Amino acid sequence: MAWSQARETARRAGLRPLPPVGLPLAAALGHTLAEPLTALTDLPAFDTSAMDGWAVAGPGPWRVAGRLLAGQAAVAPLTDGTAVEIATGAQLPHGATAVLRREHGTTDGTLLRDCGPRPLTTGQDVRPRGQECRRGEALLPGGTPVGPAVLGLAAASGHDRLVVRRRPVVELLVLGDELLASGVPGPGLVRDALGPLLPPWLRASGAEVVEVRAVRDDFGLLRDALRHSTADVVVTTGGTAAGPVDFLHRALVEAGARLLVDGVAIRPGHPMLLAELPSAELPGTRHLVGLPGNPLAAVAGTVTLALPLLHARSGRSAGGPAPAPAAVDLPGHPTDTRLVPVRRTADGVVPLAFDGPAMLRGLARAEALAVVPPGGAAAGDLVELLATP
Ligand SMILES: Nc1nc2c(c(=O)[nH]1)N[C@H]1C(S)=C(S)[C@@H](COP(=O)(O)OP(=O)(O)OC[C@H]3O[C@@H](n4cnc5c(N)ncnc54)[C@H](O)[C@@H]3O)O[C@H]1N2
Ligand code: MOO
Repeated sequence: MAWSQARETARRAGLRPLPPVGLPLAAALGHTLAEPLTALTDLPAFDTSAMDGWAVAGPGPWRVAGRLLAGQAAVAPLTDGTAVEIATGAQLPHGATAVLRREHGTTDGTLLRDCGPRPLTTGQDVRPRGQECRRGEALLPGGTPVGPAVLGLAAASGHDRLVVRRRPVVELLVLGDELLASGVPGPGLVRDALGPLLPPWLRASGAEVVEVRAVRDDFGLLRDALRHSTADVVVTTGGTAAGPVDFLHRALVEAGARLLVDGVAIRPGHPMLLAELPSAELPGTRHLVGLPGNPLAAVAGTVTLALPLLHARSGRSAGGPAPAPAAVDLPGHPTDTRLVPVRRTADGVVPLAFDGPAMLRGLARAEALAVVPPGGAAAGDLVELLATP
């Protein structure tokens, strides 16, 4: 299957967004808004002083009486020719026409004069009520991922809880007898690189990774792991090819799965696959993403199949493509798309060394994966960039 078709197939497979749930702000981090975030108040909610100084009414000089600090409700209105000392963030009293900054005013007894570089204008250094939004206004659309800035905006606009989608539950099965969970690799043994790499990336992409499990190269163990999993998405690594102990295809058949993608015209990662798993409730709501074992190939499978599926299930709106020019020629595969770790320079993106399917050295320095179409891209051509873990 062509690479773009595989990505689209994964996205479509996930177009059954999970149900909405209401969560306290802190717990909503990493989820996706299930509905637009609307302002529960005007922002600012009151005319606010943007500077420390004096709230003044009409033209100066002004007679100063009293002080207003942030957090105090302004009560007495100002009449022309009067002022009140005011702090940044304090509510402006009725009748105030501007704020004179502390460094622009001189007082002589109780009389305040403007000694600023330019005459004070009406509304100067005032943040008027509703400048940022009006109560009821939609601040963010549904489908927005909840990051720290969204939490801040939600709090600022009056929310204690957010309505988000339940996160897709993911179980990661790491296949391979040769894999070590700790220590220095030795003869015939390699460290599991994907157990550490994938869960934080999948979590950042909206998933709730509930389990990371090493599964030995044993057909029965793999089949039973697939049969008994209740996860929305099972992600496996390794076992996708046709080696003597690559049991994934056979285990999927035995588990009653239906292949949606079985091999993609992409380098690295072409043996990646996507299958629909049987579901007791609604068909089409459980999936398996089979990532190839070579680490960079697994990363290619993640961006091609796992992330589009997880984003769709979380109801996340797909970001548009983010193209950048190639600074140099990016050689292509004759028939397949290539994903190449790149860094940005002033002239465009440059490929990084150590980009072999079994390597992570290029990826760990990369700022993006460039999508190089079959046949390659010439210097100056725009190439699509995908986010790296
Ligand atoms: N005869 C053929 N052999 C292979 C083909 C092919 O077309 N014909 N395709 C190659 C390609 S391309 C890939 S990619 C791999 C995919 O293999 P599997 O998904 O079955 O993965 P394994 O055989 O289990 O492992 C491959 C490789 O990756 C290492 N590995 C596995 N898991 C991890 C991990 N968690 N961390 C680090 N490294 C891991 C494993 O030790 C192997 O070296 O098949 C090719 N073969
Ligand atoms: O597609 Mo494999 O991923 O080249 O190693």
